[in-house]
Amino acid sequence: MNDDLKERALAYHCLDGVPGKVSVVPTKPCQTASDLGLAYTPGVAKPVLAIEENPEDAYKYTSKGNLVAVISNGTAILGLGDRGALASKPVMEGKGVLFKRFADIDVFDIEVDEKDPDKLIEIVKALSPTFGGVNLEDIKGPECFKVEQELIKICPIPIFHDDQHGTAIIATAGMMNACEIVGKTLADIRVVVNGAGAAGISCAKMFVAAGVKREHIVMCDSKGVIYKGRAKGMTPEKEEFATEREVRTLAEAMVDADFFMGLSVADCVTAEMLLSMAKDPVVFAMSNPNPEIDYELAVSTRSDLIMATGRSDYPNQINNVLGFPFIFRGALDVRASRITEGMKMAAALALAKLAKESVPASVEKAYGGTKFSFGRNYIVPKPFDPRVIEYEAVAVAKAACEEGVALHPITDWEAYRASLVKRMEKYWK
Ligand SMILES: O=C([O-])CC(=O)C(=O)O
Ligand SMILES: [Mg+2]
Repeated sequence: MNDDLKERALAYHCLDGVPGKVSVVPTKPCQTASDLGLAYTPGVAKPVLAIEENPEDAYKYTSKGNLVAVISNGTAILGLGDRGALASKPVMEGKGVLFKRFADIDVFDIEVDEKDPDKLIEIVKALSPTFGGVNLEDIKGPECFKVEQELIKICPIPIFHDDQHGTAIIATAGMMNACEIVGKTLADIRVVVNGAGAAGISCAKMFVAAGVKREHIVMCDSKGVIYKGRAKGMTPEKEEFATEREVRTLAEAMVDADFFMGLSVADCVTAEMLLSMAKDPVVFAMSNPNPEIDYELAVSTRSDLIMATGRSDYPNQINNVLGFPFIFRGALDVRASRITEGMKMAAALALAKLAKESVPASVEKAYGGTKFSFGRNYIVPKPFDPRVIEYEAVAVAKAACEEGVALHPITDWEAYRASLVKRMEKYWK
């Protein structure tokens, strides 16, 4: 099976002798000497001077406004760890494919051979005039926190670390719906977050923003529970979630927990731990490709379980593909100067809402005829649901306008929604 996947994946990446997954396509005619004189010298000097005089014109005369940089230094590629900048390129090209396919956004993927966060910040800042937004990807913690925070301060365009916020947004949507299904409220649930890397910290923060009580969260890292007064392996981010409780191991933390969020390693959760959780437990086991507890083992251990993974071959896939294309679509369309907490929450709420709508036949067809309806095995929408952009991009754009970060606010939301449907038509044929 794995060998088969390796063969198919490598063949896909050089299909028909074409290396890689993306290419650059001109959008203007270039067939004649006259076209050449406009696209290139001497004509091109005119938009140069126009942009020098009025930088806003870059959004009119160049592709800046629909172009996102997907930038990685390869230090935390998927669950594969630090494999170097060059080896991250297939993932970054893949993100480019998804930006285009799901939100009609163009991407330059940029793999930067630089691990020093200060130098990486300088490099991204220097590159930023080219782009309407920057999606940071697969940069390891804790450096990723500083890189994103500094860039947000110094760049006038949206900067978004996908692995932190993308994962958190989709997981929050899933958490809200899973809790609704089992009749629990976010303010009451006890949560275990296993993994204190970029995604773990960001999920915990967003759970709190969604209504989970901070004191109801126990966070663990490879050294066990993160508790107040722990000396080893602490960071300011971990300190924020250090528990006052006496629990010290993952197994102790799991007793009576309602919700487990795994962003850690395969097979660290046992059947016994699952059995010790509260009634109707929710387990998001996101370690890829092998979750914190094997799917079959988990569902055969507890029939009252709601289980989600990062994988596409089981129900309830929690993956950031449901986030970044649509969040940037909304942000770019209102020319948001940044991506705010309100925009992230709007994205999560939009996804949670869409999962409750009945699912069109086209979506079921894309998933081999599987029937989906809101419930234990369908808590978040599918990426191949053409309505995701209508729900999520519109919600994000609206939130940007409400929060005052939109340089070009939209007023006619129905027209905007319709324009998105039209824009995406070519991809859904
Ligand atoms: O690429 C994915 O499927 C999700 C992701 O960002 C990661 O694992 O780093
Ligand atoms: Mg990633």
